Amino acid sequence: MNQSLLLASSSPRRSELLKQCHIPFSVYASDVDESLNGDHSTEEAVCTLAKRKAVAVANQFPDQVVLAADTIVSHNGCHLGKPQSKQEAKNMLRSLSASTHSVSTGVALLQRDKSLLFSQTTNVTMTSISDELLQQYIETDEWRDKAGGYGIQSLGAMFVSEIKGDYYTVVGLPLVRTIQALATFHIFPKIS
Ligand SMILES: Cc1cn([C@H]2C[C@H](O)[C@@H](COP(=O)(O)OP(=O)(O)OP(=O)(O)O)O2)c(=O)[nH]c1=O
Repeated sequence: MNQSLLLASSSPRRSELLKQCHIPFSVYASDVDESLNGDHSTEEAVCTLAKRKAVAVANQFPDQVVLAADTIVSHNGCHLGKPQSKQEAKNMLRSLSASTHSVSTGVALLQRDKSLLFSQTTNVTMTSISDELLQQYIETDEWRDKAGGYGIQSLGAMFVSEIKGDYYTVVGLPLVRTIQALATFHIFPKIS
């Protein structure tokens, strides 16, 4: 069976991670409303949003296997998505400084009437971030388009003192579980 994978995501990280694992794919991202009504656990929220992103694309490409994901940072009962301004990014990082938060990523795979949905959570502990370093970080713009306002894979690594769980879940795609899930849709790494 020759299956092709469509990544329903504009996240450069998710593309990079699939490329790193030699998974062949193309990209078709759609703009979905990422607002949620009512109370949801973080894992419910990321699964709901990942599924919403996948459905929006799967309707247009029923023959392809569609992969979508969503990442949310959770701290003291608050869900932190992507900051919309420098001030919001600053507030988020101030709240995350010198404490532990969790990062959850939900993944949805869809093809016609077959679907698979899962989430994974990693705990991240941050060191105390000085006002001076915070200001310098905000000026780099790295916080843009990142849940919680930092990127563990780049300069944001300097804030992280410990992680418990899967690193790639923080970057936006739990790799091992995603590769296992893709295998059930007959999609495999092409290593040679
Ligand atoms: C915490 C953290 C998040 N992120 C990123 C992963 C996700 O791209 C982003 C969370 O936003 P998402 O809404 O999950 O994804 P996105 O808007 O970037 O892309 P799309 O909806 O099209 O799939 O935050 C990092 O890159 N590094 C980190 O350390």
